[in-house]
Amino acid sequence: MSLPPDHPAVKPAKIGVVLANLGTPDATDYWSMRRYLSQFLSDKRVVDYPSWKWQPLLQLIILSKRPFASGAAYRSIWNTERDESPLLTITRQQCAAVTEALDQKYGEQVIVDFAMRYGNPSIKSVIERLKEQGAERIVFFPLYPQYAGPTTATANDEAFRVLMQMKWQPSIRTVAAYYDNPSYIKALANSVREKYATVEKKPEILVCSYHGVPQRYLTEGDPYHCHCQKTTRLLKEELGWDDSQIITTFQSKFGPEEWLQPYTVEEVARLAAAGQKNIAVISPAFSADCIETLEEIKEEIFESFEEAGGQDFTYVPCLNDNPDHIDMMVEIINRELMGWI
Ligand SMILES: C=CC1=C(C)c2cc3[nH]c(cc4nc(cc5[nH]c(cc1n2)c(C)c5CCC(=O)O)C(CCC(=O)O)=C4C)c(C)c3C=C
Ligand SMILES: [Fe+2]
Ligand SMILES: [Fe+2]
Repeated sequence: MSLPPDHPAVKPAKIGVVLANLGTPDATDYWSMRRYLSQFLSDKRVVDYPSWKWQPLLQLIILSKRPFASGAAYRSIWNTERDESPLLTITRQQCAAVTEALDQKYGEQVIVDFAMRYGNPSIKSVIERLKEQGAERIVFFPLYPQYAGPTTATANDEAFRVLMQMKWQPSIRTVAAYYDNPSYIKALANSVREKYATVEKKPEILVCSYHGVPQRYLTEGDPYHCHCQKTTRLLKEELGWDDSQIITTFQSKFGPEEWLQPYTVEEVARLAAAGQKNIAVISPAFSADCIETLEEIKEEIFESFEEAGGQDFTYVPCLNDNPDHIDMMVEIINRELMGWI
């Protein structure tokens, strides 16, 4: 039976997978940085002050200065070959590796893409493109091991906002935080072992530096702090270490409020002053190296350690496109596809 002439085209049903990460400015100039930071810092999941109070402060004061400082920081780590931020490059590599693995198993039935909550490629453009390609079901995977309102929840919110505009919504599954997934913990432990094998003297202590959030978010019910603490404990157990060999700290404090503590920048200086001159730092909350690791940890936090008398500083890179990280993502996606394929 043929379709009536004005009937929309019927496409073979597919399943889309979206790997979602935080975001990235399109370039490092003032206006690109301002656009990106304005979108990011206007998100109520990130900064939850009432708009009438926050927007004048943000638009008139913070965004007149911060785009210059952040632009300079991004320039120091920019991927000049591709003219993009490292987070974008690494997320694309992760997407290519996951695509290859899922392609082998499911062929054309599953389409994989990646999106950014702030900046491009936007979650809207990617979900619309997948729908265009026939995706009637979507696995939406925020690449944050630990749940947090300012990361996981806002990515999911945006996906659902996109669906709100669609006549024919795809079904959607959002992937839960995976901080206690044994494959994630094993991948972290392997990355520590591999890095330690390349240094002459084994670091005395491993600092697990997580991105911070205001302390208030914890008391208001966000489990991020607990997910971070548990990640460190599981990593310690996987490595067979004791409490003296590994600690949890929080970085990237923003604004005058108290954030989760101890602050990494202070803690590394305290360690150095207390005689721990050889430390390593890992950032388990980031699934890809980004400004927060390549600039803040490798430069700002390293300087704080050195100025306090620290000597050896080893940075353990994020899991990026390590094969066991990709295997973990594929394992999680396969689990989410159950009953759909
Ligand atoms: C102001 C509040 C912020 C909260 C709360 C916050 C939480 C949070 N962020 C990440 C992960 C990333 N953040 C990144 C950059 C970044 N974060 C903030 C502010 C908050 N983050 C700013 C202003 C910036 C931009 C850089 C700067 O100007 O300092 C990034 C890197 C993006 C990149 O392109 O490299 C990541 C990743 C987590 C996991 C988190 C809470 C759990
Ligand atoms: Fe952040
Ligand atoms: Fe807690």
